Amino acid sequence: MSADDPLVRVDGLRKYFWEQDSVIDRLMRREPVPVRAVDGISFDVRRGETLGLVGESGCGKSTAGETLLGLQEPTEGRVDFESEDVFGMGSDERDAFRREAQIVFQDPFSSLDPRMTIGESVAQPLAIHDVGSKAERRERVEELLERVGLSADQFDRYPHEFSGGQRQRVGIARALALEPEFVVLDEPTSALDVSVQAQVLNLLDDLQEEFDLTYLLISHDLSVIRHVCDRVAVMYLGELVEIGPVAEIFEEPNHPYTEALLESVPRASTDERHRERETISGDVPSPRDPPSGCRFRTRCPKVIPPEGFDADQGLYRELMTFRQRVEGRDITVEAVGDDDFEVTDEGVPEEDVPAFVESVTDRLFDHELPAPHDAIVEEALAAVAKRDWEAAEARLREEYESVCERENPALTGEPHPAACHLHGPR
Ligand SMILES: Nc1ncnc2c1ncn2[C@@H]1O[C@H](COP(=O)(O)OP(=O)(O)OP(=O)(O)O)[C@@H](O)[C@H]1O
Repeated sequence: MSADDPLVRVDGLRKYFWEQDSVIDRLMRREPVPVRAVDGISFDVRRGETLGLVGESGCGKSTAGETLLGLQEPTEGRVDFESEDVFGMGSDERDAFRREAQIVFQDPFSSLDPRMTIGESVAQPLAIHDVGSKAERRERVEELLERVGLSADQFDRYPHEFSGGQRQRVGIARALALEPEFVVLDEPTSALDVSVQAQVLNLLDDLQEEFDLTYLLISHDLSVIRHVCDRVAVMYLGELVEIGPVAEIFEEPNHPYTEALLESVPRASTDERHRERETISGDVPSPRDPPSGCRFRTRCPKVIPPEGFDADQGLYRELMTFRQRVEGRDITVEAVGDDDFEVTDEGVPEEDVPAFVESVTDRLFDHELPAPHDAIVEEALAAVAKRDWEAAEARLREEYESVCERENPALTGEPHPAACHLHGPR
């Protein structure tokens, strides 16, 4: 092992949670359904750096952090800490790893036991690992309390007597009690008032320098990431889509998801402040049934049209969203509002199909559909009108299938890899 080796190496890590997996489900012959919270992520955390892990709520950040620390049972993959296989460690090595690798949780209200004094909470890891005598432990905790900006005489106070920011300082002192090398910071400031956030981030920064700490900072907040991290890994629906130095990611993102995330953040510069903010359209798909190919393709404004597609990108995005609705059976055949068509059990009668097609087209497309797309959409909707969803799906797939749905792009392109078919050689 050399000093250049990463402190933590994550390789193909997966964590699935299983739903419908109880005895009753089995008796009812219901198939277990995997929730693919983390679905094959690989990255290194280098010694002394702060690596950010960013992405929307539910994309698997906390599960990734907890699984790589061994707090959740991994489904697949490997994590090395100082070149040792974390999941294959014997009990002594595991014990040492538990001292070296710590976590600070988001919520300083629920992460401290309300029946323990804050001194007891901070001392608990020392007691569990049998470090020092009781008096020595007290002395160490008092030092730590001072170091995180509290005072030694607060040792015997209870969590309810502290503010959110102070409690997070207690959480940080507790994580540092065993002199770790590596700390996962899971949204450490999200539950705090804005005015307190910067103080806690500055404290973490000072502690990192003083104790040579390596951080994995989990956050959905890009301004926190930009302020604190050296590199950032962007996560979407259980996968990493981009990783690289913070300045590069913020200035020249390679992945359309990162671009979209950055677009949704208010800008500091005055000329950009008044620019209309775009948020990422569409809902995040469920990790129970993620899209095929690139997982972002159902929302991606740059989803790649098939060769020969002759209209603009905005129209292709609308056509793909339309396909997704057909595939999700998410178009009402029933008349809505003042629609001018009848509906029977077989669907829309032949003579009313043009009215149905017009009504749905008006509702779902912002663009005027140019030829030949008007005819293709019409054919698909005529099939939907007969409740023949498969025929509609097949017709649209035949015309509009994208490489983005067929192939999941790998995370490639040093020194700033991205997982996108538009990035690097195609
Ligand atoms: N114990 C569990 N059982 C089933 N599903 C779970 C469990 N824990 C997490 N999940 C699911 O796994 C996915 C990832 O959750 P996770 O909390 O890791 O995401 P996150 O990016 O940290 O989001 P947040 O910032 O909201 O915490 C979510 O869809 C979540 O509902």
